[in-house]
Parts: sequence; C-alpha cells; structure tokens
Amino acid sequence: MRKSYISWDDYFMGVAKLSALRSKDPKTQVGACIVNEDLRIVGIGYNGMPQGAKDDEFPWGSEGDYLDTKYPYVVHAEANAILNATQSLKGSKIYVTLFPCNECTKLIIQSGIKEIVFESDKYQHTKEHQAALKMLKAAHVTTRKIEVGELSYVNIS
Ligand SMILES: Nc1nc(=O)n([C@H]2C[C@H](O)[C@@H](COP(=O)(O)O)O2)cc1CO
Ligand SMILES: [Zn+2]
Repeated sequence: MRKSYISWDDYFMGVAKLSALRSKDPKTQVGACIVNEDLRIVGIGYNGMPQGAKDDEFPWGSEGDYLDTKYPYVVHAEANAILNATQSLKGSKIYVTLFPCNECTKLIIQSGIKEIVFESDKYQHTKEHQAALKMLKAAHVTTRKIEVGELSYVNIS
C-alpha cells in the first residue's frame, strides 16, 4: 500500500487553497471548503464579486473612498461556500485559508457548522476577530489551526 497519501486535513485544506487561486483579489485570496460528517465535500467558495459585477465596474483596490474599494461589494469565501452548499450544513466543518470575519462567523454559526479549521489568522489583532471569537465561544463552535504549506503540485504564477 502506498504510504505517502495525504491526510484528510491536508486534502480539504488543499481544496480550499486551490479554490483561493480563483480569486481576483490582488491582495488577499481566500478559499473555503465545507465537509459534512461523512467527510464529503458539500460546499466550496472563494472571495469574489457578486454575480453580474463586471470587473471594469467594480474596484479591487483597498484604498480611497469606501465606495471605490472592494470592501462594500466582495463576497467572502466562507459566504460563497455556504451559499453554494448542496445540503444542510448541520454538524459540518469548514476549512478556510484565513480565519473568518465576524460577518461570516454569523453565517457559519447559523448554518450549523461546528468546527472551523484555518491556516492563517493574519487579522487576529482586529476588533472583528474579537467579535468572531466571542460569538464562536457562545455557539460552541471549535476552531483549529493547521499548516498545510504550498500546493506544490499546482503551477502557480
Ligand atoms: N475570512 C475572510 N474571507 C474572505 O473572503 N476575505 C476576503 C475579503 C477581501 O476580498 C479579502 C481581504 O482583503 P484585505 O482586507 O486583505 O485587503 O479577503 C477576508 C477574510 C478575512 O476575515
Ligand atoms: Zn467574512
């Protein structure tokens, strides 16, 4: 038997990372992969503009007037993964390349997801992160940090 096969964690985070490569955000690409209690993938997403938002009409920048930045428009990876779900998410886990913000945390809790597996928490110093942690604790949603590293088998340019 082959011994070097990848673990479930590496597999699902790998799928999340592969999805992140679809993002057009020049600064932060995020991917998410939701897995049910039978270890089946039931939702995938990455951060992108809402349907119908043409690239030349919506900005990807993060500076200047709020309405001229991506922030009011972009759909977060976790939200897209939840909205793309093929079944109830009760008792599922979400693998996400970046720790969820407070808004996605609400969606995660309300959809019945019980565990968040993440790789980066580069925004852990923010108030949004604090709010997310407070809600997750109240809802008994657990969090776990893993490190998967680069997707060496994908040609990333
Ligand atoms: N968990 C997350 N999922 C996401 O999909 N995002 C998206 C929203 C933006 O497109 C980008 C963050 O942009 P910036 O703040 O690094 O310029 O990542 C952000 C976070 C952070 O909480
Ligand atoms: Zn979010």
